[in-house]
Amino acid sequence: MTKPDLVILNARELVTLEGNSYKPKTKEELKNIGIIKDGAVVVKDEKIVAVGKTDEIINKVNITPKTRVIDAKDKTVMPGFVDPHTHIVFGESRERELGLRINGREYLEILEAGGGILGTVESTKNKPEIELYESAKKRLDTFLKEGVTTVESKSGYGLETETELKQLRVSKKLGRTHQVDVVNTFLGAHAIPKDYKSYPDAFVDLVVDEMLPQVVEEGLAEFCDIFCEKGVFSVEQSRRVLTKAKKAGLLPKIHADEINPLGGAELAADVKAVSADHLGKASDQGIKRMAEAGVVGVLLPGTLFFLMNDEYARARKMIEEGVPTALSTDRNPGSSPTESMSFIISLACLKMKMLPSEAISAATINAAHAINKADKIGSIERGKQADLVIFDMPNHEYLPYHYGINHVETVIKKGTVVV
Ligand SMILES: N=CN[C@@H](CCC(=O)O)C(=O)O
Ligand SMILES: [Zn+2]
Repeated sequence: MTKPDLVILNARELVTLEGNSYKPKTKEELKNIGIIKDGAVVVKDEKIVAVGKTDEIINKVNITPKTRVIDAKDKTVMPGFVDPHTHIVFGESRERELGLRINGREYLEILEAGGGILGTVESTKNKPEIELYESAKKRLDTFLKEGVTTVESKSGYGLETETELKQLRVSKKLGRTHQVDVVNTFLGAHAIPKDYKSYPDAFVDLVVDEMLPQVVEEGLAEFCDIFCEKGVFSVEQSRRVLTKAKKAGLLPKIHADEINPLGGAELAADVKAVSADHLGKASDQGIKRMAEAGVVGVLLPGTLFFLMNDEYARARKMIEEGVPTALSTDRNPGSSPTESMSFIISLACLKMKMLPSEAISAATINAAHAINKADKIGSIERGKQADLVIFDMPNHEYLPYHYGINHVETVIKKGTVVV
C-alpha cells in the first residue's frame, strides 16, 4: 500500500455510515450506521484510502516517520458533521427579541412589526463586506470546533440586489479561505421588505427578474430557497420563484410549513426540491408526497426549541413514510443562534424521538444528500474526502446522552488535523 499521510487506529467505535453515497438513508437504513469496533482509517492526499479493523489495517499499511498516527483508544470516530441549512452571513444578532418573546410576542408578529429578519436586514445593509466576512468567519471557527466540516450558507438579509450579492460573495470567499467547506444558497425571497409590503408580487418580480440572473451570472450559488410561510411568501409565489430558479440552473430548496401548515411540503414534491426544511407543521399528504419524490426533509429542532414551541416536526411519521431525514442547526441571528450540531442531535432524540443512530445518519450522510454532496462527504469510505472527527466518548449513543457538551477532541479536514 502507498505510504499514508495519516492513520487513525484503535477507535472503540468507528462509525462509517457506509453504503449510502448515491441514495439517502430511509426507514430502517437510518439505524444502520456501519459501526466497526476497534476500527482504523487510512488517509492519503486528502482522501480516505482504507477503512477496517485495526489488526487488519495495521498489517497492510506502510507507516513511515512522516505518517501522522493517532491512537483513538476508547474514542469514537465519525465523519465530519454536515450542516445543510445556515444563515451565517449577517450584520447583528437580535438578543433583544428574547425578552420580547418571553413576554409573549410571537416570532412572526415581531417580523410583521419590522423586527426579526427585517431587523437583521438593516444591520446587514450597513456592514462593509470585510466586517461581514470577519464575523461569519468566527461562526465557522466555532462550527469547526463542534465537528462540523461542511455548511450550506444562505443569503436573505439583503432583500435588494446589492446586499444579496454582497452576502453571497462573502460566503463564497469564506468557502475559498476557511477550512470548513461552504455551499451557497440564494434566499432573496426571505421576507417582504417594508417598501414592498403592499406589493409583494412586485418584490417577487425583483427576485426573479433582477436578483436571480445576477446570482447565476456571477456563479454565486448552487441552490435557491424561499421562506414559504403565512404572511411571508405564498405557495404560488414560492412555486414561481423556485420554477424560475430551476430553469436558470439553481436547485430548489424551501423553508416549508415551519409555523403554519401552508402546503410547502407538497410544493417541494411538485418542484422536485432537493430538500424541504423545517416542516414543523407539514401535513400527512405533504409527508407522503415528499417520500415519493425523494425530497430530503431537513429538520431543525433547535429553532422550535429556541422559539419555545411545545411541538416539534413529526420525525417518526416522516421516517415511517420513507422521507430521507436530515438535521441542521439553522444557525442564524434570530431563531436559532447555535453552532452545536451535538445539541441538535440531543434535541432530535429527546424531542422528536429519533434514535441516536438515526440522528447521526441525519447529521452526516443524509445532510450531505440535502446539499447534493454525498458523493464526496458524509461517510467514512474509500475515495471520500478525509473529513473526520474524533470524539472523547466511548460510543455514538453517548453523544446525545451527555448533552450540552462538546465531546469533539480532534477534527481532521481533508486529511489535515485542524482542531
Ligand atoms: N424561518 C425563516 N428563516 C430563518 C430565520 C431567520 C431569522 O430569524 O433571522 C430560519 O430558517 O429559521
Ligand atoms: Zn432558514
